[in-house]
Amino acid sequence: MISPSLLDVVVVSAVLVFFAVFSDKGQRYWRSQYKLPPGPRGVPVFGNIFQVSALRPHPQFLQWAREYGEIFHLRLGPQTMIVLNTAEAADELFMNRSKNYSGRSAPHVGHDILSDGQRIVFLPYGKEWKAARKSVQAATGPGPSKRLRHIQDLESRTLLKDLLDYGDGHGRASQFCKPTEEVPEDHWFSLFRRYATSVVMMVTYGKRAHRIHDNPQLHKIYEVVANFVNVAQPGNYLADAFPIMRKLPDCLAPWRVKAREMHLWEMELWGGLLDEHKESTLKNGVSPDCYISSYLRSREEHGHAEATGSGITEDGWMRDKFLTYVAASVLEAGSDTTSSAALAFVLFMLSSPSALKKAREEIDTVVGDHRLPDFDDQVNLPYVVACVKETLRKHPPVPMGVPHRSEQDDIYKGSFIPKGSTVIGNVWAIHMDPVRYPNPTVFDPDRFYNKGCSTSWSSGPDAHDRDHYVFGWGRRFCQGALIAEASLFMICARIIWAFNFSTPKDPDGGCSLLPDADDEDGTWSDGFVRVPKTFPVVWNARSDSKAAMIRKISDDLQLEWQSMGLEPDST
Ligand code: HEM
Repeated sequence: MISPSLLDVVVVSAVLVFFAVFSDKGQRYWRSQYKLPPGPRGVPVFGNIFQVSALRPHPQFLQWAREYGEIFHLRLGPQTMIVLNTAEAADELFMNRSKNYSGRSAPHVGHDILSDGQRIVFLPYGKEWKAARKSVQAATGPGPSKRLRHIQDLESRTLLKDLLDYGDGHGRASQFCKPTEEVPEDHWFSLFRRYATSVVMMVTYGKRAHRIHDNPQLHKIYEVVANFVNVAQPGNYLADAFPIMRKLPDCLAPWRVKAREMHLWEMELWGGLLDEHKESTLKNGVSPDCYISSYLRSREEHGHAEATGSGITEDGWMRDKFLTYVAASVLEAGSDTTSSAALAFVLFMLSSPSALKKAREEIDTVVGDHRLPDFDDQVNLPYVVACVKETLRKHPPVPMGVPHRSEQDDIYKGSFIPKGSTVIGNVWAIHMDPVRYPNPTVFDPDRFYNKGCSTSWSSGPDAHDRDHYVFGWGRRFCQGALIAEASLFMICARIIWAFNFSTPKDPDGGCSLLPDADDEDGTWSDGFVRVPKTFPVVWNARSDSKAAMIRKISDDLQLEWQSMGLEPDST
């Protein structure tokens, strides 16, 4: 639950009793309340703020969805939050009425202060967002994502070799560490994280995350993401809910001072990456083929060789700090989410031996023993694709989505949605809808599998024939969905082809260390990106010949990396 300090409560109570009762906003709010969708009763002034777990809201939101139906409302102080619990409601508002619902309700502390207002994921719907979105699309749209498959192929070969070397985790203290959200460098989780970050690092800066050890940038990306998703969780700070608190001087607003420090800490990483890129381009006389290079080149051609500062120039070019943060958003958006989904896949496969057996039989029939699965095999591996989709359905990495905002008053099926409301597409509740997904708590890839037919991804944004909602909706739909799906297919098909993976027994007690995938508290992290906590796995090649093939491929790979001007793998 949100735990404000005594000082917060006193200051907020004093100012808000006045605010809620006398201000225009307050009057408009109370006047319109009778038309709002149903919702749980709150307390005066603070509303439902104390009923919502800031870091783990989705179980409570599911309960309310069951109680109130497809739409309910909450009050977080003076802010109205509208929660959409069915695909029909979310599609209608975010897709059909996207003009009104494509803004963001950005958390004040997480966006305005920590991110200095520059993270694309929380930008309001306006010209800065449009400039950023267009630039990212040029690097992640259908054409560029297809070209990136070559890198995903090579990086996943590195992952196989890393897992082979990891083996039973012998000699690694972290293999049997207690479940934790902080991933030790020598834990097998790090191998998947390296893969995910290296792919998006290639997209943004044209360089690899080629090693795990002695790679402070790689680890800091995950630290920054972990910090950001905690700070930005809706309702985490009273100053997010109560705009009036933003007027307090620094001495009464310690959260602001702290968030400014965090911003400087983040900028050491994000600004450092841009500076490093510019320096190496200057030194080598060539720049790698990537998002940042092509953006800087175009910007220079349009007369902005230098554009320091935040935001955009008068003619719409992103200045350095904004550019840095847009690249950072791609690094963040593509690292934790993709690795989290891949790790969840391993957990679900271990928890469902019959699904793993079926996926393995499919791969063995289609691919055989003498080559790795490839992208071209996807059409013939519908069950593997169904397993990935079911992982995303059962474990949406962002279970409450990213909140949208209503720009104007609106009515949905007789319920009033006031202008300025935070509007949440409750992915968790939609994915647990027993009508859409019978037995929703069961991991059942067969729900997406049609024997003999290839399984399409059907992940949106088109509302028709949509199978899950992990990538959001409408104009704010995830820009990395194609890249994420390609990565997940490649990783998942190849690890099943290559390894017998299993959970070791507890060396002390002898019992299984397989976590319970349904244990929300014990198995999954807090924060708006939900990641499995660490658990031990033994990675054994399925045969000596497969092990030999992985080693041979890895040796050849090093030459390929070098011929591309990229760092070879390193321990
Ligand atoms: C399994 C992996 C991923 C998941 C679950 C995921 C999920 C999401 C979600 C829920 C949103 C917000 C959508 C909305 O507001 O309705 C989003 C936005 C975004 N994602 Fe992803 N994402 C993933 C991978 C990626 C990757 C690999 C990239 C980049 C290569 C990426 C780039 C972005 C960007 C740039 C946005 C911001 C869009 C905007 O606000 O306009 N994502 N993602």
